[in-house]
Amino acid sequence: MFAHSTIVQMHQVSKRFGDLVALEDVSVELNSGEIHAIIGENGAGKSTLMRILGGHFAADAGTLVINGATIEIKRAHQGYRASVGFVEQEGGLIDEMTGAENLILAERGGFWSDTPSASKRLRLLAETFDTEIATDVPVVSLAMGQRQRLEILIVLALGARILILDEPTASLSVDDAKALGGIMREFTRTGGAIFYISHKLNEVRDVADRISVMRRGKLVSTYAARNTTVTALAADMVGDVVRSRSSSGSIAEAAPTDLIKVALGARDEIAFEGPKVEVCRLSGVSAPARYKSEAGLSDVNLTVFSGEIVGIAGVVGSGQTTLAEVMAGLVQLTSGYIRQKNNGSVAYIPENRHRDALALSLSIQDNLLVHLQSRPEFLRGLWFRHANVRRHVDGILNRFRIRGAKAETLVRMLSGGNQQKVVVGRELDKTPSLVVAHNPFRGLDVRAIQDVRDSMFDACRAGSGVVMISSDLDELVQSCHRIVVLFSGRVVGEVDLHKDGLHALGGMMGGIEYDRVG
Ligand SMILES: Nc1ncnc2c1ncn2[C@@H]1O[C@H](COP(=O)(O)OP(=O)(O)OP(=O)(O)O)[C@@H](O)[C@H]1O
Repeated sequence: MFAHSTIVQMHQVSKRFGDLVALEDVSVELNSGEIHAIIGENGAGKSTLMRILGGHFAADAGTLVINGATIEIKRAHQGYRASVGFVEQEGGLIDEMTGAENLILAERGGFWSDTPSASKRLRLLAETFDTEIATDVPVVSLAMGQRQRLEILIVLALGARILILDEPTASLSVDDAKALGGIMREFTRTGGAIFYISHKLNEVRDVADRISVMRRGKLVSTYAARNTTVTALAADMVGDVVRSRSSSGSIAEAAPTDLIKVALGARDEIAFEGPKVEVCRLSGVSAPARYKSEAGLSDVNLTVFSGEIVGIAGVVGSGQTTLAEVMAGLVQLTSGYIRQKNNGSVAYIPENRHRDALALSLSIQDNLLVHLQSRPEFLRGLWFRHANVRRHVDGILNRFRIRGAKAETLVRMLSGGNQQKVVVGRELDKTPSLVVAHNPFRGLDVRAIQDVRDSMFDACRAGSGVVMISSDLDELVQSCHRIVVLFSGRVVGEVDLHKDGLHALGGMMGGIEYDRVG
């Protein structure tokens, strides 16, 4: 048995990016055998703090002690990376390489490649943690949960005793989240320690020993998890008085209770007054999957009406990504047809924002203007109307509270949550007839979830139909009117949240067909 001791001490750490104060005098500790959760709004500074600990960024001031040794914090440092394993939100593995090759690359820069032995080391480690991983196939072919477990095992194989997990369950199925929980328990049981970044307040209460809350670059509170409540955490996160957007679009003061309700997962939905018209119909649609771990569609019938939010549930890989891409017009059908209202426009918020929605090395303005550049208000002859473009971009930055960013800021400089807001802001601005949103709240804090949900509701009120796909059933129950369940690429049933109970959802997600659940 190991003795609990403090293995990380970060004291009065500060960091600026130009004018933006990302961290101000932040002090935090981590003990061996402990899971310490860091929560806070988008842009609060969580990832920056962790990147300093991981040696990716230099701090401007402060001290860092790891295992009793003082580390030069004002220099980005490779030296102690081996003891700190950082598994970032978007993943750090090379897609085209296998798990074993990724390990060799991280360990020796790719030299002295001995793939069978790297593969064996990873398999042995997987056994220790009672999990299974494929070490010899390209990472791109692995499902999200497997890929994440592989990345964790690689950093452990490199010798990490301090693990940083940035939003580890954001796109995991329930089973994958359980498997991750098993690895974390075994790792901390043997003295390893984890910093755990998350926006899910209930989840951090369940998994963490201590929880620290950050707001606008400062650490505002630290609690023993068993001595706090989700409401207290949400209140610390959002502050005493918050600014929220009224339905007219103006900024108004609002009580934090609205946001706390969002944090607690209260149900909220719109009542659409307008005529119920069909905005999109899929008839007998079959289509191939574009990814290995994903099912293609088989004879799918689905109609979406104006003013409704249709949730799509199912275990990860049941065809949700194929469905989203089919509706966004990215996949050729093998049979069936899709009919859309007046050839109306589709807003598409994809699951993988880096791959499918953003040009990371371009500015926010360039990313927001894609598809809009020829709008008459932005173009006069061959010339851009810069003042109008700027007003439009600033409007979205303001509406979605993208903190500290300007139109010319490169998208790769933004926090994960703020990148997601750029995608949502661009897509919902099109006045679409159909919105296809795949995990739209991924990486978002409560305030941003409320903003995005309000924007989806506004789109519905204006007559759009919304299809919302999520691996998180609670998220679907919170805002959808009905939930359609996919299994192995087929629609196996539907639940109307006004009339039906949720009891049959579990069975349907396992493939048991229901016409209608009473
Ligand atoms: N390399 C960088 N250059 C410039 N600004 C940056 C850089 N990295 C982060 N920032 C800014 O620092 C602030 C803190 O970002 P950080 O990624 O630490 O937030 P976060 O709390 O992890 O947010 P999220 O929950 O959205 O991931 C943000 O305003 C972000 O835009």
